[in-house]
Amino acid sequence: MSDESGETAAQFRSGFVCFVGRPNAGKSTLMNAMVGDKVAITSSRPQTTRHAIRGIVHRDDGQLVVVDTPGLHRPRTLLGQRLNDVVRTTWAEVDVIGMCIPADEDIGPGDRLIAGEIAEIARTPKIAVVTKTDLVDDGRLAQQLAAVGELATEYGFDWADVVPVSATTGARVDLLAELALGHFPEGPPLYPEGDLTDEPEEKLVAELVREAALEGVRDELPHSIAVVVEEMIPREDRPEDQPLLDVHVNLFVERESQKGIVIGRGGTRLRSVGAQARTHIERLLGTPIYLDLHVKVAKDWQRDAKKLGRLGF
Ligand SMILES: Nc1nc2c(ncn2[C@@H]2O[C@H](COP(=O)(O)OP(=O)(O)OP(=O)(O)O)[C@@H](O)[C@H]2O)c(=O)[nH]1
Repeated sequence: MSDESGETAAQFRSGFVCFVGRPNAGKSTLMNAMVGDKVAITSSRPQTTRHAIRGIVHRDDGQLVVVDTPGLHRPRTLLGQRLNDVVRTTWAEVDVIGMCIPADEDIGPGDRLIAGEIAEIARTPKIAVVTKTDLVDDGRLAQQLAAVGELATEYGFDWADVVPVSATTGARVDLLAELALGHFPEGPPLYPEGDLTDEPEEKLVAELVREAALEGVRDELPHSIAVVVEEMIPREDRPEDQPLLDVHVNLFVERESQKGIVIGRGGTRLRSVGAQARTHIERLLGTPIYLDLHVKVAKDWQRDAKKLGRLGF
């Protein structure tokens, strides 16, 4: 393509990139930083992400659709196996794989497992993304970059690029987008301008409730919580300038004993979960809501194929 000055204008590129990495490597936070909005939920507990969520990055020179996947791990339950399947299916379909490796933690078996797997996907360019660089000094970063280089050598492939980033400070997040874009084919935008995700609103709402519910819970409980939005309906008989959306949400746990923990003494914990989630949901939807939260037991749902289906897995 030529512009009036006769110079060749850069072509618009579009495509899919997915971030892989062991749990807690910073994938969701990085995607949010790239998209510039809260699309994926994040938490300091591993295995927070359960769906391949897409965030969309709009640039003048192209569009990146970021696919977020659950952390790959050795499965212990049926849910674990399904999560791993989601990851592998995603990898086979994207234009670029970004492997996230935290700068502040030594490369371990979890990283090797992933490196070994992506090595098999020969034709897809792989970018090493060294995350959380704000947590380390230059010396440590240099060491980690070298170790990341060796990791690829060990598994017989080359990184297309190696990029150190900090999602927290934003350092080199733009550069990462630019480099990924460089590996995409030329093509028109895949999503309309302004769209940040193609996830249905109900799913995003459910994820915001789950994020609030995860705060401060321990041990096996985080993995036992599943959230389903039953209904979102505008309240009738409201003045036009004061709309209210009724949002009915069920929060499932696996055992009766977990129900009490989620609800808290006298319902205090559930109330604060509701208050936190409501603030985020109102921001997401741009309208005041009434959040109706119920806690239910779906006994051992992580090991039950039928229940997994009903909970949207
Ligand atoms: N200091 C710092 N912390 C970060 C950065 N990126 C992520 N974190 C923190 O690391 C933790 C894990 O981040 P997530 O984005 O949830 O990690 P993830 O890889 O998506 O995790 P899973 O969903 O479990 O696979 C959170 O506590 C984040 O706040 C960063 O650039 N700097």
